[in-house]
Amino acid sequence: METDLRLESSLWIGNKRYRAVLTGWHLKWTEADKKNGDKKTVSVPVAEVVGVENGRVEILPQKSVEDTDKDFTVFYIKRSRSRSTYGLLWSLGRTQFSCPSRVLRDQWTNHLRTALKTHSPLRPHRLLVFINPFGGKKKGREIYHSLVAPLFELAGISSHVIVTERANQARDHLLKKDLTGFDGVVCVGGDGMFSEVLHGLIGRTQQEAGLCETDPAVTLQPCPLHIGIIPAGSTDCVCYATVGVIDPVSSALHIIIGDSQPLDVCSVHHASTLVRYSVSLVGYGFYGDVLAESEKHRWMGPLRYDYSGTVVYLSNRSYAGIVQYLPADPLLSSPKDKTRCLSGCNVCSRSTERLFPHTSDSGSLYSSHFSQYSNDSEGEWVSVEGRFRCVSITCMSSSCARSPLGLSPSAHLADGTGDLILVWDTHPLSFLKFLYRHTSTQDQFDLPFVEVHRVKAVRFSLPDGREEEVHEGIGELNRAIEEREYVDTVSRNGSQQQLAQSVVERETMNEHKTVASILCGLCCKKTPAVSVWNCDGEILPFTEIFCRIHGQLVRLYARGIEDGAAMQNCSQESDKNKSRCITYK
Ligand SMILES: Nc1ncnc2c1ncn2[C@@H]1O[C@H](COP(=O)(O)OP(=O)(O)OP(=O)(O)O)[C@@H](O)[C@H]1O
Ligand SMILES: CCCCCCCCCCCCC/C=C/[C@@H](O)[C@H](CO)NC(=O)CCCCC
Ligand SMILES: [Ca+2]
Repeated sequence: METDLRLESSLWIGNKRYRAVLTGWHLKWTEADKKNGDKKTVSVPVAEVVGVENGRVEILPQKSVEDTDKDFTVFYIKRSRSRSTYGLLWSLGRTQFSCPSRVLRDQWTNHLRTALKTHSPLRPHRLLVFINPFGGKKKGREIYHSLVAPLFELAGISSHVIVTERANQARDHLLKKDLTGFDGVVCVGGDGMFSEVLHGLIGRTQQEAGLCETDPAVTLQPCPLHIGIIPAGSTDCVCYATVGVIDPVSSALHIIIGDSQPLDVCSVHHASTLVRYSVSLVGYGFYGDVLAESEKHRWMGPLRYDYSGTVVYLSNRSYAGIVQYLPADPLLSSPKDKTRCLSGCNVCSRSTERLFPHTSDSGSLYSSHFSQYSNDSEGEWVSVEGRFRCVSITCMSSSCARSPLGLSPSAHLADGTGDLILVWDTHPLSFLKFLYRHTSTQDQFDLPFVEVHRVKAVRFSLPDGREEEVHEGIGELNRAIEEREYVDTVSRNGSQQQLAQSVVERETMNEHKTVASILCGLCCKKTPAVSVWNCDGEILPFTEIFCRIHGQLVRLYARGIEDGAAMQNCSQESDKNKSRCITYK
């Protein structure tokens, strides 16, 4: 394979001569006419070549083509360090080569295009794109048309674009419409938009597999279509944790070269109905109250979380609850092992073996998925009860702009487990220390009132099952009315007159109850007995829930966070004497 694709010749970049070599896996060009010492070599893996065009071509910011017959342009992935994040920024590298003859030029473009074909089965050719025009700073359409569409066109990708007119349009489309011919789905928006596509694809895949999502014990079928995220939201936490940067061009390039990053998904059930799926955070207490409070201030945009975070922090609330969890195998990994889930993570690749052991007949690739949840390997449930500041379950680190290392810095994207973080009730200043450590690299788990467990499933319930009570206040009121009614019943044997009296009183009390419940709901002075669940930025309508992690249920066009540090000792344009360049994958 490699031999017949080999091509070597002199090529010119501007007025400098280079020695260029194409093998099956790399395109390299080295400055000729220079002493060995300071030869500049650029080496690009063929897997990272985005496109080859005849002539001298520009793509971004505007497309321009100078069609000559001795020139050709190669577009490829160029990495650079980003100031604010761990991940590496990807941009479109472009080199315009000149040949001595048209024949040689055609030879180069044909060889390069043939080499690209060896990678094309992994690359998408047709994508379904949903744009949320209202997410984040309302720039979704502009971002797609000015930055992403030109790259898709260069890479020969055709896309069907839908600008959504209402919430849940993307989810409904994926549940109902014909999806044949699409290699993947792209959402241009934030976490909420991603969540819509996630729910649509998971629901559709189970429909087509004849599986029932509402059964908490069902083993869900992994989704065949990949999901691409073009970040255009407020938190963009999923994009941040899977790509490492919030940048539309980087995300578009990961989609174009067909990167594939499996992702764990947490299903949330109440009784025996499916409530929602989560990939980032299922949070009760602080994170739930912050989200509930922020819903009243949506007009603030992203700032609503900072304002609400402060208000909720100052309200100093804690909640009683019973948490039961099913620990994952502690020998595989632990939330405190200081590992980081990065591109090529071996904890995740090892769990791929565990989740999808290579069965003999590859046709039933996913049938082995059932083995993962066979009850005998379930293990022992652990139960804890008490008052908590917050209870969080996160399938991934949930790193985002607010918290560079995330809620659980050593969580893994695709290891089939989630991390359960229990923050017991504690002094307000200690809780502030816990929160503050999220904004730096200090260990937020190294506090006496914090415990974290790697789990496969979690159940949350209220002590003595007070599921329906919304606020303590109402509870007391209810009790008063019940007692009153009790008193009434007792007095019922009294005179008719008394009975009539008590009926009138009860009516009044009921009115009070309604009024009080409204007041209490609006701005209850007393701390409410229950909080709400924040599920990837959505508030759940239930308090008692059952969560379960489904390993690698979906795939993203990403490769995990590339370790920027590895980039240190070499750049794409390698420096003197360091011709070797780090290639990922
Ligand atoms: N055309 C639309 N009109 C109104 N709402 C929409 C529309 N399209 C999508 N939505 C809903 O808007 C919500 C927010 O969108 P999105 O997540 O893209 O932005 P965001 O909330 O600002 O970002 P993040 O979720 O990262 O904080 C989503 O839950 C989505 O369901
Ligand atoms: C004194 C300094 C204190 C600073 C507070 C530090 C704590 C930051 C942790 C942030 C973790 C966010 C997890 C991401 C959740 C997203 O799926 C979700 C949807 O976009 N965002 C929120 O619910 C938004 C929820 C935002 C909560 C703050
Ligand atoms: Ca995980």
